[in-house]
Amino acid sequence: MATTQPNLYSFSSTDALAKELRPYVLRCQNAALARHDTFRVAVSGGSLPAVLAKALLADSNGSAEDTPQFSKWQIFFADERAVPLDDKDSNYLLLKEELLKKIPAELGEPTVYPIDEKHVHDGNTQELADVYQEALMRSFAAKDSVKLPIFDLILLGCGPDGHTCSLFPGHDLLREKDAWVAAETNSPKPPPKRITLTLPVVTSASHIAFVATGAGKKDILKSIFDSEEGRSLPSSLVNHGAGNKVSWFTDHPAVEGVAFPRRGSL
Ligand SMILES: O=C1O[C@H](COP(=O)(O)O)[C@@H](O)[C@H](O)[C@H]1O
Repeated sequence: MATTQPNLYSFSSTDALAKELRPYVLRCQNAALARHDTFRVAVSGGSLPAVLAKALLADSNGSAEDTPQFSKWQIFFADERAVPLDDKDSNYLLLKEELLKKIPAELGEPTVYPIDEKHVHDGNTQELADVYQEALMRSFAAKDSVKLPIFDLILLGCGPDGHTCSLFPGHDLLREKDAWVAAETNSPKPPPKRITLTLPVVTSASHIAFVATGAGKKDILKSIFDSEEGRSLPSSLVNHGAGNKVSWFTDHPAVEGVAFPRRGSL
């Protein structure tokens, strides 16, 4: 368990949030490029890709620090639904529509790691997870030599039930210690079959950012930040496991009534 607290930021609108998310992501990018010349990031589906696109596709101030170097990005999925890549429920399709296909050529093209559709078609969700884990191992070095992959940044959402990635409240997967990627075959939120990064992978990342907006999130955020009962929610487990490596980007309606101290600026 981390001994430090997560950072909770709140902004007046999604536009204002995106304006601050951009320098945060680019600071993570620049630090990663200085360390190993690659930026390895995992992204979620849901409401995240639209906000991320707003942040990253905004005009640059022209400096190197404020420029996404997409050709050095390796983009993985924090979770993915076991559906074809052109299915409306695919997190890959969502990211492609919101961000990937809108990236101007001069910013370069990221390397994207979608799931292997073959195992969607044969219905084997465990195999889908195993094959995705192998892709991670190839990128992060052999699993024997690396106990856990260390993403430079993981971008998460938080569902109204407190789920994050495809880690749902009360599920056995929350106790997974060894696998990097796990299969969920009975998700309470459709579609039922999914794969997800596991908690140890999420909390090992160098930086973890949640994006949660709208009044529909205020009850769960109060539970996560202010209550004892909320401590076992998947999103809370990320907070407790990773402490101040975690930053929450919210808007005012999402944190209305939350007592946990907010930070004014990054
Ligand atoms: O099902 C999912 O939901 C979560 C939360 O989505 P949001 O729309 O409430 O932000 C998302 O982070 C995850 O990637 C997705 O598969």
